[in-house]
Amino acid sequence: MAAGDFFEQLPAELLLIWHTLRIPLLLSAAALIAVARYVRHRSTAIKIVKIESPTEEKKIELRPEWLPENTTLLPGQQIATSLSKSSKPKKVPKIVRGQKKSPTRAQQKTAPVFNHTTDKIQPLVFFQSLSGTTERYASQLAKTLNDWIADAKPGASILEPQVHDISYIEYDDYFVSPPKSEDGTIKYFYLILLPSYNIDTVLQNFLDNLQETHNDFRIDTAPLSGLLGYSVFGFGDKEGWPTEEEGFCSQAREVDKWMARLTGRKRAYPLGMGDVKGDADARLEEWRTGVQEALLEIAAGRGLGEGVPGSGDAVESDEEDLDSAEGSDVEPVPNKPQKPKKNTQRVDDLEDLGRMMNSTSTSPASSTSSPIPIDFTTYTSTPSKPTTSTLPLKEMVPTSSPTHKALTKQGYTIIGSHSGVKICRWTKSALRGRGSCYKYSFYGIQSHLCMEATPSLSCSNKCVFCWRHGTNPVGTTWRWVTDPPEMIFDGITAAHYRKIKTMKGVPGVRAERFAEAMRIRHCALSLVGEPIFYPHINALINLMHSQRISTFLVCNAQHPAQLQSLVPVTQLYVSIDASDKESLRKIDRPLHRDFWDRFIACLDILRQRRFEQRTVFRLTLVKGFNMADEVRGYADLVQRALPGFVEVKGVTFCGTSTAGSAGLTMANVPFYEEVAEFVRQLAAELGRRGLPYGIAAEHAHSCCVLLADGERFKRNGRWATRIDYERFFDLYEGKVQGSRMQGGKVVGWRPEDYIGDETPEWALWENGGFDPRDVRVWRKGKGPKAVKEQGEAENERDKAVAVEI
Ligand SMILES: Cc1cc2nc3c(=O)[nH]c(=O)nc-3n(C[C@H](O)[C@H](O)[C@H](O)COP(=O)(O)O)c2cc1C
Ligand code: SF4
Repeated sequence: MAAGDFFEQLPAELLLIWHTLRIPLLLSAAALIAVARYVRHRSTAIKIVKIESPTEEKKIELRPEWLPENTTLLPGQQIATSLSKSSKPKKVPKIVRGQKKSPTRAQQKTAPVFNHTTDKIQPLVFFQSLSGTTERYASQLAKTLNDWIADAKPGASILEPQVHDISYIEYDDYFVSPPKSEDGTIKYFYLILLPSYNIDTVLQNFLDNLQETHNDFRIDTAPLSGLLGYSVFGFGDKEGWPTEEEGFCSQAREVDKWMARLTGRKRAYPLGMGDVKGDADARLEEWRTGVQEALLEIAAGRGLGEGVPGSGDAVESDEEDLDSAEGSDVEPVPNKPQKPKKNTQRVDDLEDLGRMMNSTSTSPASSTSSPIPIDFTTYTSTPSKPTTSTLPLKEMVPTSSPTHKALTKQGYTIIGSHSGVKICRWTKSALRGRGSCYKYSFYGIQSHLCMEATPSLSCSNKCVFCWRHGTNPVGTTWRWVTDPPEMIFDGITAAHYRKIKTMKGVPGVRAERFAEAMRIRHCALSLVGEPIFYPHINALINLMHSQRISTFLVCNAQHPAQLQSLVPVTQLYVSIDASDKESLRKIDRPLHRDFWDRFIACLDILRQRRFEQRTVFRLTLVKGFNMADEVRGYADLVQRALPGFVEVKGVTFCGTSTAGSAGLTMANVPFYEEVAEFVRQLAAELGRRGLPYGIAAEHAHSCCVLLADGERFKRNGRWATRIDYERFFDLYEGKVQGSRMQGGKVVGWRPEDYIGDETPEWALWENGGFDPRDVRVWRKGKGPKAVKEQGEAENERDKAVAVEI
């Protein structure tokens, strides 16, 4: 064949070969591609699981003067000599449930006198039912209560419950004045179970009757105040009435309010609500347990406890001030011009402004007593000589001090002589279903399960935005009597539970949340002061973890030695209040002369420890102090420490004289839009540097935005900033193995090992961050509608921040 013929025939030949062999050829190619992809995927998977902890080349030198003084112990040893004698450490930590104190004088005045040695409690179970459901629940409840009374034998002072159908009683016998026993020794406690119907039924009669009785000028407005207490439980149907706004359990809620007024605030336990097609049994069970506790309290002669007396205000509304429970507690709204108040006004979201300030000259810290030995014992350098001073150690906040008085007045409970606990406004808000703090949006912490505490009320900075009024101890060394960690743990948990219990009569508190709140799940170690100043902080953190309480610890970047030897916490924060030395001096007003070196050392330590725990930068923006032209400086710091997260928050105005003297006014409080713009610029700057940060989430209500490392905290391309707390404890307890490797061996866990759910849609950037399941509450004449009418706000998110309470 000629060469030309050959080439002419070639395409035909090739075509023939292709037709004959195409199927095996295609199959082999597909198999090859599949094998190649599998190998690639496997190597990635291995890379994810068996990550070696990147070790930093740079060694962080801890200067001798940064070490806690007089360290004389070997690593791991605990000191005993400086512990206060008053409390012996117990071997097994336990959660302590609060004990109620005797009723206050005000309560004694309104409560019917119950002599627990002679009187009896008669529980009356009232119900109304159209189709039988509530009736069944009512008789079942009466039976269970009766069994409990028989089993628990609560002093034989609780009688067998009686059940009454509201449709068949004379209202006058029970709801105009309480029944009276012949000899007057039987006192009554009402349990009211009701369905809801949005049509005209006999239920409406009952409601009208309550209302009329209250409004009848011939009758005392609180004619049922002779009752020992009452509690209401509602049944509804979430299929037809999914939310309270849409009418879920609407009539039970009404009855609860009217009963509060008629009894003169005798709500003994929060209103319970159950969905008959869902959780009714569980909710009722929870509510019953709470009611039983209330009955026991009364039987023991303690009345309704030390809580607020209830909700009997003639005008009960969403504006009812919670603060009656424990002093004023309202956070000034950012950007809303406010009249300067007296010294009582302060920053409420204290955990992020957790510093303390004062002039050294007036504080107990300036006393001449010597520093005590302290158990940060993991340092390699030689400890300095133990002090020979025999001067008695002082208490940081003695009971008789003005500081103690001031803090107590502000709602703090001081534990021992240097620790404090306070129930924050978000905890109260969450108990009432009105939303949690930004830590819920970002990390899944429900505020009613969270305790805010500090083991050290003292600090080494004097930040301009600190709420404290110049009466607190400051100092650069720990020089006080030291309470043991067990005592602090027992004290703060007991005080927290006590404070939660004070909320039980507050209108709107949800029974199921109240019950859940009696088991602390999280601790924000950040209230005020500097938690890592406390010499036994590691032991305290371990106690919390052993009780499956997660820990978020905020420190002020002034104690590198303590930071380095801190045990891993669930999330470790460093406050970054400025981007350069001069600005930091101006805003934090640190006591340490080498504050900048300490600060930088802390950043380097954070960088080193970023594969052991979740690390966070907390930026608090103060206009005129640390915002303008500082984006690049902050980006430098992020680049240096590579935290997992950067939380940026606008400062809240504390209006104290101290803040005033530091030149801080409302003009220094940034608008949310300004904070958001700052975050956009910071994200852009980090992006320009090739750093993988992105804006993950926001909580406009508290003027807070979250940036996160997109390479570490995303799953399937979506932000996953929440935490799997159970997994964290499993890792801590060694139930599951972590994936932090060194030298081919597992040496612990990594933050990636306990990443939780994806960040919910509503919390993502530009979605506002308010959980749609919670109820938004607006002050009268405020809210989007009112604002629109007034033509005030330009931006929907600004409005939310400006007027929401
Ligand atoms: C006509 C009608 C109206 C209702 N309206 C409401 C309502 O407004 N809110 C609610 O939560 N449930 C509502 N429900 C659900 C009932 O409250 C629920 O089914 C309840 O269990 C009935 O209790 P009972 O069997 O004791 O009457 C309604 C049910 C019906 C039939
Ligand atoms: S973290 Fe806890 S203590 Fe802090 S604001 Fe939120 S709920 Fe309150």
